[in-house]
Amino acid sequence: MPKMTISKEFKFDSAHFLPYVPADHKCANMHGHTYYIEIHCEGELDPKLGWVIDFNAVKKVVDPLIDQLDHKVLNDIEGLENPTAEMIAVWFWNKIKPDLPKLAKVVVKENPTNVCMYAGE
Ligand SMILES: Nc1nc2c(c(=O)[nH]1)N=C([C@H](O)[C@H](O)COP(=O)(O)OP(=O)(O)OP(=O)(O)O)CN2
Ligand SMILES: [Zn+2]
Repeated sequence: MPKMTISKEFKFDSAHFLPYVPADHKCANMHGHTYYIEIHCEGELDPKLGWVIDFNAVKKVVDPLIDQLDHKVLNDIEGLENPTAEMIAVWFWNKIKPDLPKLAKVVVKENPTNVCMYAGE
C-alpha cells in the first residue's frame, strides 16, 4: 500500500519567558504567543480504511496536552521550565510518541516566522 504522511494542526495561547537568555534579551521578560502545533504521522495506508491514521485518533491524544498548556505560563509546566520552541517540540514528541507510534514529526510555530521541526532524533 502507498506510504503517506498526514498532519493535524492545533492551537494554544500561552505566556512564557526564557530564563537563560541575557537579562537585556527581550525574551527574558514574560510575554505571550499564539502557538500552532502540527502533528505529522507517517505510514502505509490501511487497505480497508484508506488512511494512515484517523485524524480523530490524533486529536484524542493531543487535545489533553493542549489543555495542559492553553492559557498557562509554560515555565510552570513540568519539562517546560525553559520553554523554547525546540523544548516544546521535544515535550510534545515525548508525550505523544508512546500513544501514536506513527508520529513522524512535530512542528511548533511560535508565530508565522519562528518555526521548529522535530523528528525525534
Ligand atoms: N531558536 C529559538 N530562538 C528563539 C526562541 C526559540 O524558542 N527558539 N524564542 C524566542 C522568544 O520566544 C521570542 O518571543 C521570539 O522572538 P522574536 O524572534 O524576536 O519574535 P518576534 O515575534 O518578536 O519576531 P519578529 O520577527 O522580530 O517580529 C526568541 N528566539
Ligand atoms: Zn517568546
